[in-house]
Amino acid sequence: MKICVLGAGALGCAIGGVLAESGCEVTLVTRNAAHVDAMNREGLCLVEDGVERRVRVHAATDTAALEPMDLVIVLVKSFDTRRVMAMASAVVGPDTVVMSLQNGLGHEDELIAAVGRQRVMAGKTYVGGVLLAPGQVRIGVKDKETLIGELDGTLSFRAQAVAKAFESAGLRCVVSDNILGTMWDKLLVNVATGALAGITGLTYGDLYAVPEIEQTALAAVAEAMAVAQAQGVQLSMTDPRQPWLKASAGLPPQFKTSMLQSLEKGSVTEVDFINGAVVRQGERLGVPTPVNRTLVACIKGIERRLHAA
Ligand SMILES: NC(=O)C1=CN([C@@H]2O[C@H](COP(=O)(O)OP(=O)(O)OC[C@H]3O[C@@H](n4cnc5c(N)ncnc54)[C@H](OP(=O)(O)O)[C@@H]3O)[C@@H](O)[C@H]2O)C=CC1
Ligand SMILES: CC(C)(CO)C(=O)C(=O)O
Repeated sequence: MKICVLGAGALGCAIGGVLAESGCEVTLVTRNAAHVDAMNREGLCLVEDGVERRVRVHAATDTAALEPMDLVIVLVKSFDTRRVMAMASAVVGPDTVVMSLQNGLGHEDELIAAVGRQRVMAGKTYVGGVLLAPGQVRIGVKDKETLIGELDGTLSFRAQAVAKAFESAGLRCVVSDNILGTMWDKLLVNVATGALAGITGLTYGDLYAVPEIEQTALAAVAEAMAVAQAQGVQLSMTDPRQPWLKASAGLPPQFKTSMLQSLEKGSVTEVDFINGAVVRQGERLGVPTPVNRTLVACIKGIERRLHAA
């Protein structure tokens, strides 16, 4: 399978790297020239459980010289989706599947606007990645599920082909007939800990030790569940404690959520696509979301302080 990953950062390299190892022809796209040079020169170094291995990949700083792919996986941060899709036409042919595995809600609308509904599939993943250096990524793949699916819930041949490629690469992959529910399930996990870790600066070890934080997390998740319910979304979890516990499952106490990692790098976060999405959809449906609204306000305040500094 010919695959292009748009956004060869932490997760793009983790997923693209193992797909390349399994024999897929993978091209990783990022604007970071040093990272591209390192990958093309020495291959991509995957660090798993402290052990390093190298895989040959093709990397590029843009898509201009590339050809249409079987699959395009979008893994830029949420706020970069529109920009990266504006340069995606070279890798999108009539039969190309385009799929986001980003956190948050709303990406499929951007993909549909860019490439048309018929090419778009949806997905969410529990795989993790941390970019350690140009050409080097720490991967968390074992037992981490990826769920993909057609927007209309059909169990299509192409969805099964993508799942087979993922499975061959050692990525647990399930084709979901309820991809909207799957996407909300992952949203709940991010709502539980992302903003609270970002605001407090706490690693998971400390975040889970503060009862007031847990109560706030459960309240934020309960709001998101009420919004999902008002929309008729079929969630797999009914107790706010489930996403709270799932967020840290299998992760070490020193783990930092991606929202905290972004703030520590001085970047903006994906809060608008996570807690912000809950607030916007709550407003539309008449479901109050004061806890999520407060979390968004706090993260926005921190972003502003960091950018003013
Ligand atoms: N990391 C993780 O473990 C997980 C991440 N996710 C989700 O995956 C998504 C990606 O996250 P993550 O990998 O951590 O983020 P990173 O910031 O590590 O990676 C994003 C990459 O996209 C590149 N990029 C941005 N804009 C463009 C562009 N216009 N053209 C080409 N490349 C571009 C960035 O590099 P540059 O700007 O230099 O081009 C960067 O390499 C997010 O939605 C995140 O929430 C989900 C689960 C786990
Ligand atoms: C690792 C996980 C699932 C929860 O923290 C995550 O998606 C994130 O940090 O953004």
